[in-house]
Amino acid sequence: MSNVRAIAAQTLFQVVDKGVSLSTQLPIAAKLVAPKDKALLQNICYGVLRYLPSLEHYCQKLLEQPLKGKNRVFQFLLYVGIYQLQHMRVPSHAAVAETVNALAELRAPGLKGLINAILRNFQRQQAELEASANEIPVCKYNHPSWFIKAVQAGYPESWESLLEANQQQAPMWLRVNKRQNSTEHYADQLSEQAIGFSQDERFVDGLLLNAPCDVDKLPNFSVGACSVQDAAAQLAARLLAPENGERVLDACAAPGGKTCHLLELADCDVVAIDADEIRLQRVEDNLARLSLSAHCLQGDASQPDDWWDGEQFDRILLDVPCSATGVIRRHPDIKWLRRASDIEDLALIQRKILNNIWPLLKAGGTLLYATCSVLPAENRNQVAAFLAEHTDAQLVPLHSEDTETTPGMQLLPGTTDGFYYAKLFKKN
Ligand SMILES: C[S@@+](CC[C@H](N)C(=O)[O-])C[C@H]1O[C@@H](n2cnc3c(N)ncnc32)[C@H](O)[C@@H]1O
Repeated sequence: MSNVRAIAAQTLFQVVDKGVSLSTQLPIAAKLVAPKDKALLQNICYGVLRYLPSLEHYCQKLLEQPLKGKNRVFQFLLYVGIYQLQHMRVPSHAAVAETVNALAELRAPGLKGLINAILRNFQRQQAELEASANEIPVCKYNHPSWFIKAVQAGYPESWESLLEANQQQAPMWLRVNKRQNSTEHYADQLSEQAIGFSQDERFVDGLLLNAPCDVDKLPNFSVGACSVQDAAAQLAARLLAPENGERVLDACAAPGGKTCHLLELADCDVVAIDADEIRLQRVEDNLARLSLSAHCLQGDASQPDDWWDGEQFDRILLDVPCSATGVIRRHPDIKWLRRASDIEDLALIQRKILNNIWPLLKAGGTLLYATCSVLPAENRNQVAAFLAEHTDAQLVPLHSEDTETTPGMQLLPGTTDGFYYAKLFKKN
């Protein structure tokens, strides 16, 4: 099979209806298309997931009955076609023709008339269909209702721009490996290769590429000169600020972006734990590419008795499992795979990990709590509750409004991904 639209429709069916994550399904799908079509496949899948509610709304208006059961994949093919007509710079006759052509590969030539008619009707009625979608918040903002309500409550002034930022394509940031290069030196190497970038003084190890590019094109990537890591994630190691000779725990480490950054900044002894053995292998792979080493252990951070050797740590990074609602623009499937009830479950796990890891920190030591979530329940509320219950924990303010009642630093998606950090000091 090699028709991009047919494969996109099947991929979207697997993600939306079967609950498989896009990061699992897309690499499988990409093997089925010609190399030149991989970017198009990715664009279509990301785009449909970004605009799913409005696409559903248009089809609801245009179809007498939704396509169900064994015909369900054709419903997704319609989303693929309409997405191209509405958002991509594909000439409309080509978008319609290519979408209809996908039916041959999906072995449903009998549906050509229907798919063609719906796409043509969308073109004819586009303005009214868009106006009617804009009257329904879920379709206007293309986010689930529970999430819209949660960000409205958390950010009464900026919720709309947050939702808008989630609909954009994420930028590509590099983290320069300080063991091999200064940021300036690596910037020169990018310029020599005519790779455009900019810098932001808040992110001392970071370079923001003007356009995403294949890592094979980056100078000395394979030998560890740099890594791909969002600038917000690059703050973790800088905020924890490990020093030479210290013992550092990275308790939720995979795939190891922050573990490696810690080791790039200091000659410290890092123990990297992750519950997922397969993901832990990616930590090992990243360490190898960067010529770094850490003690990698499979383990549950909420049950340190199973893996801890009893020696306390000078610094701990706790990049806990979270809703990942700060990285929706990189993983638009999160909007449809996460449920409101997940947030409460995740908050309980985070609480358990934080409570059970705290005793592993030396008095005088520092713990950095981190999530890639924008939801206060996983962030400031979690840390405020922890501070209220632990008299030996002291907040280290990261900015002027970082206080015990509204602790931490929340970054919202924009220049960087959405991230949260709170720094805690253990009193003697
Ligand atoms: C946000 S990711 C960590 C990203 C990583 N710090 C990095 O920068 O590359 C969270 C990780 O926590 C792991 N995890 C989930 N539950 C855990 C638990 N109870 N104990 C340890 N790790 C856990 C997941 O497998 C996942 O790899």
